[in-house]
Amino acid sequence: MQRDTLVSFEGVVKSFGTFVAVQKMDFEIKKGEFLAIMGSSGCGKTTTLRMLAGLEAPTEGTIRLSGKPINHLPTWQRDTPMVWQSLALFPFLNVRENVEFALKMRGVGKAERRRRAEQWLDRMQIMEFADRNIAQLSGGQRQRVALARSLVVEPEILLLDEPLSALDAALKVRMQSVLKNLQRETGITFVYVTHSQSEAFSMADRVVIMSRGVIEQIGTPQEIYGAPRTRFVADFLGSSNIFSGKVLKATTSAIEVETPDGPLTLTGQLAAPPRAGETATITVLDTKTHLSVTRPAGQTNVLPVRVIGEEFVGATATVYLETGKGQEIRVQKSHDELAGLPLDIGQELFAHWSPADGHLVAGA
Ligand SMILES: Nc1ncnc2c1ncn2[C@@H]1O[C@H](COP(=O)(O)OP(=O)(O)OP(=O)(O)O)[C@@H](O)[C@H]1O
Repeated sequence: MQRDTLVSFEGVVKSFGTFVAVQKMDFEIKKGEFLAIMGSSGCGKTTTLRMLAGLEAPTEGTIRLSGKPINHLPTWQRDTPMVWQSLALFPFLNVRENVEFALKMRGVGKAERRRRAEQWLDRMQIMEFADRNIAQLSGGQRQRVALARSLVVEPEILLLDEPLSALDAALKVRMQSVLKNLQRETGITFVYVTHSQSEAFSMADRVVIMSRGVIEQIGTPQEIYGAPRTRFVADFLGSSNIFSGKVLKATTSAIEVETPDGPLTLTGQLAAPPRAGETATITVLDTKTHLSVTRPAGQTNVLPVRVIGEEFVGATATVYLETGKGQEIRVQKSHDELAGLPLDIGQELFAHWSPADGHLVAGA
């Protein structure tokens, strides 16, 4: 275990009867980091968080907090408060009383409780609602109360399970920056479960991507986005074009793969290249895939494609294309970069990318 490790999962398994929700999980959470756990519905995100909160006990393996096993430590003896989407604020207490509640439970005196609660009400900009009932608050205001209520005890780690999913898009973005700033300023370790790639990638220092109870990849947003480790991750993020085929040639610096649309080449440092004849999958980011009207001369990785649609997302557009063999290709560019290209449905173009921009994923 490293010196800056706050939490470690060592061979952790969680089964419900015969169903294995989390399979042999090994990973560490560093002190003071913002870690997001993401993956599709049912992949085991919440179960992982609940084990850390003490709401579920692992079936196998050990969870340590600051080096000490906590598998069987009850929730109230851990320093791991949790914030949910449903918030679980007490409707019969006003805002101030909600924030003071955990301090009261810990036997903190009245004057000190009030002082500390007001500090957090102020920090979360909800002081003006201190005497209001919870029912009289908006979703965003409730979210701030829930955060203040968890943070007032100054925990070492805060667990957040989809805390923003009930908010509208604009408020979500605002709360993301509130959360990120709060985490930076307090240095409290945040573990944040979400479905949302934009939430995870905009706030987290590192992201864990799960599928069916297994960790597919852990890394910084840049690492995962630029080099998805598995086909699942590339598919899940949806920002890469993905090609599979039989390996024709492979060395530690280049491979050539025969796909239904013809051979594709990839160059780079390949620690463990696949063997000729094996199936390999290569990905290339949609931002690194280019389009031209005429076939670019002297280039590899050129595919004739047809436009099937276009989508505008703020400052960029995504062009959807298809090869003769039905392989979908996406190209993401700024409007300026696409200006001048004919993009009517059915238009024939050439998609191309540099062999150095391709990436080999693990497994087929
Ligand atoms: N108490 C339980 N008993 C039986 N099965 C459970 C229980 N809790 C969770 N599961 C199952 O374990 C799997 C993982 O559940 P979990 O809630 O961790 O998923 P998740 O990734 O958080 O999903 P979502 O994003 O939909 O909340 C699911 O298939 C779920 O049905």
